[in-house]
Amino acid sequence: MGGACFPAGLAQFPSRVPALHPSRIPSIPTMGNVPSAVKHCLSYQQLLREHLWTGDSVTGALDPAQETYQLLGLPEYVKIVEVGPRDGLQNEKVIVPTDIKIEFINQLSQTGLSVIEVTSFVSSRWVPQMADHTEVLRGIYRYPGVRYPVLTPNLQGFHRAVAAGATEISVFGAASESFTKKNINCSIEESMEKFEEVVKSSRQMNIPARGYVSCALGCPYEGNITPQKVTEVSKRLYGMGCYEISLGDTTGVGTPGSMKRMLENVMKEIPPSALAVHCHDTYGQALANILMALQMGINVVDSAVSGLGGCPYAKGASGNVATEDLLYMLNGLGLNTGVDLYKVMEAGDFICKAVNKTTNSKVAQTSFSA
Ligand SMILES: CC(C)(COP(=O)([O-])OP(=O)([O-])OC[C@H]1O[C@@H](n2cnc3c(N)ncnc32)[C@H](O)[C@@H]1OP(=O)([O-])[O-])[C@@H](O)C(=O)NCCC(=O)NCCSC(=O)C[C@@](C)(O)CC(=O)[O-]
Repeated sequence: MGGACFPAGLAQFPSRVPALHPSRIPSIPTMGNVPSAVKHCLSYQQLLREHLWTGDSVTGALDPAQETYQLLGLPEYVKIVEVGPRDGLQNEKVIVPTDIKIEFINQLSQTGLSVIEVTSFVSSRWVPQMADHTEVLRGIYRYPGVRYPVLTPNLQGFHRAVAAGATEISVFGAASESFTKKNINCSIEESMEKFEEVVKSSRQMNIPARGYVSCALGCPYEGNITPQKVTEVSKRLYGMGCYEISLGDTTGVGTPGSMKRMLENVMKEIPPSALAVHCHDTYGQALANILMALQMGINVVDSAVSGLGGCPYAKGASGNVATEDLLYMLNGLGLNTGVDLYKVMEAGDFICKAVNKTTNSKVAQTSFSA
């Protein structure tokens, strides 16, 4: 892949690399305040690789990461739901060619990710970028062990998705009346009726359904949203048969405090094992919010490679938390994801070049600027 500053075939990470004792970390000759290793990309990648699994290098413990997750009450395994091809691209003004989308998804499929949300069966008048949903879903190579959900707002979308070969779907509601109206042109109550039909049909066909609740920490039109409203909508979706509820901080306004209050309320009705968080990073709070959710027992996190994304009906919202940055944090905590950070960075580099964008991932920026 052209331009990535590490070779495409760079050896895959082992699932856990033992931490180096600080006394064994080689001293790095510096040029000004820039390590000279940074001048040589591969060396820098090696440096980064060691650092990732070093965890708390101050204590010098042999496997400090393991202790870290136990101390913080974190889950051992975190499932990442990659939403880059859908949420990441849906807001792009220039239509991304279908073959680029397919190549992007195929690359992501080889990173160890187990869930990749590929497209939306919505109206092309509303979201033109997703108009090639059928071609994308039919065109990707389906890797064993990877699931490829798609968004379906109503029965029409569901039937089209099934005809295109969908094996998992998501319905997407919100805890805000105004956002629901802007996003899917109906009230919350009407949306629930449509979702009931979709989820009922999906159950009959043994197609798992996931449910989104947007505006879980605030709405671009109404501002504050109460945790009680988020719980009410989540409970409806869970009750109708959605196996997992993804709580979306659509505009990224949340903080660890509001995340905690919202989750405490939702967890009165839904077990943490059936919840996921979906954090946009508008105010730079996404990783902190995710860490709070993990500490509260959630172990499913949505993210988008390169921090792409945003909802066309949530003006001002920036991209999702970058998958690369999320992985960097989870690796540092010693949490297992099964995902190869380097390969994700390669896929991010590919799509950023294809859509002529600079990555929003701090980890990728640091690595590629070397
Ligand atoms: C939901 C609709 C379709 C309702 O749109 P509508 O205009 O109310 O639909 P309608 O039932 O009145 O039908 C009007 C026309 O739309 C067609 N239509 C009806 N349904 C479909 C369909 N499924 N696919 C294709 N076409 C459809 C239908 O056939 C008809 O066509 P016509 O007869 O005029 O030629 C529309 O509002 C829509 O497509 N909205 C797009 C919503 C969207 O994709 N938003 C972004 C995703 S949500 C998100 O990003 C947030 C999330 C999930 O990431 C979490 C977070 O961050 O918070």
